[in-house]
Amino acid sequence: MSGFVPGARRLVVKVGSSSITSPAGGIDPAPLTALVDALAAHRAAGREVILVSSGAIAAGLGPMGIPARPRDLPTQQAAASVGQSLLMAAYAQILARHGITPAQVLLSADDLARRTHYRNAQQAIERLLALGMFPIVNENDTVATQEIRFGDNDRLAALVAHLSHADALVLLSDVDALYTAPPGEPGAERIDLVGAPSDLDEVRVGGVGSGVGTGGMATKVHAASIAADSGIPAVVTSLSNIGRVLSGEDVGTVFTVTHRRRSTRLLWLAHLAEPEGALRVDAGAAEALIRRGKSLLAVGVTRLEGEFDAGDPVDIQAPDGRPIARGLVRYSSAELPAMLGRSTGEIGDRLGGSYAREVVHRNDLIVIDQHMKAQPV
Ligand SMILES: Nc1ncnc2c1ncn2[C@@H]1O[C@H](COP(=O)(O)OP(=O)(O)O)[C@@H](O)[C@H]1O
Ligand SMILES: N[C@@H](CCC(=O)OP(=O)(O)O)C(=O)O
Repeated sequence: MSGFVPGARRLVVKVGSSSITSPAGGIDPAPLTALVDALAAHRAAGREVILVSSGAIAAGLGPMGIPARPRDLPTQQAAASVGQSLLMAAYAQILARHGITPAQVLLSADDLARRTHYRNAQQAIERLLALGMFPIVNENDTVATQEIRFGDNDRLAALVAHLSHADALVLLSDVDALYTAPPGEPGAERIDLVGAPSDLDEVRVGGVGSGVGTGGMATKVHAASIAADSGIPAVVTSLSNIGRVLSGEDVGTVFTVTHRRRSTRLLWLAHLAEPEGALRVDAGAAEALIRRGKSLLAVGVTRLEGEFDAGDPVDIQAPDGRPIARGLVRYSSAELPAMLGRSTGEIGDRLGGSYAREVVHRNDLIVIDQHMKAQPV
């Protein structure tokens, strides 16, 4: 089922802290070597590989004499700046045996949320690959503030896969696959394939993770779903399965593509934008957005929340308050009250033609499946 992996011309592989550091903190050279050897062999076969590697914070703990992963952001940032250089040094040493030069790429959520920064990151990665370098991406932990952190590299990896036009995403952890419940719980069964968001209906995931990482299985499922929803198939498995997954063996949990590639703008809207407010809509409008692919008209909007300007991202809520979509609104929260519940013709007559447009145009709108809920960063 993971046969798409060897066929991928460009592959993004993400490895979690739990797989490459020891539980007490510090880099574990054996799994790191196994990972690098497998990826070097894959590259030697003519494929491009981008590695997203966690582990900076965990790697910094030992040398700093901190026994467990700190909870406060400043200490995490300090540990990351100690650990990131150790992590890169460890990668560089092993890659040197294969004659490969690593390139450190540190990204913050802000870099992917702003179009110019996004383009810069895209161009830098493209050039590194063209020059035969080996990009190793991590979150820029020392400058990431609480508000804008990815917090988990799984989602970062999905966004990097989209940004770099990768053909497949491999998420490596310390567990061989997604299970129907946290492994170890009685009755937890391995899931081979997630072909649609509804396949996740009965799945229970623990979010806390291993203690050295941050994501847990929940963020892997979310990241794999983001990828699948933007045209990139993904597989979740363990680092010990790396050789098998690269050769297309049937391991891990495969997330098949559920939607064609999305525009960067819509991906941003769904997964990075922070909504400035919300529009509550009536049942007819909710139906038109979800089932019929329509734009949102003022006649279907029943209520506003928050203060926003024209062009801001807003959540669109069903009559019961559930978020069903996110979009870029055409009118500000000051302009909209005079338009609510009125037909476009009536608005044009009363307020003038410039108000007689869709409140959120279809091209500026993304429907949010409840399984794929866009989480503000
Ligand atoms: N339904 C589930 N299926 C698989 N693993 C799960 C599930 N629920 C919770 N987990 C746990 O998630 C952990 C992986 O998350 P984490 O330790 O954060 O990984 P990483 O550091 O590799 O990002 C596994 O060790 C596993 O125990
Ligand atoms: N940027 C952080 C990684 C945070 C993170 O997502 O960790 P993990 O859940 O192990 O992938 C670090 O390098 O420690």
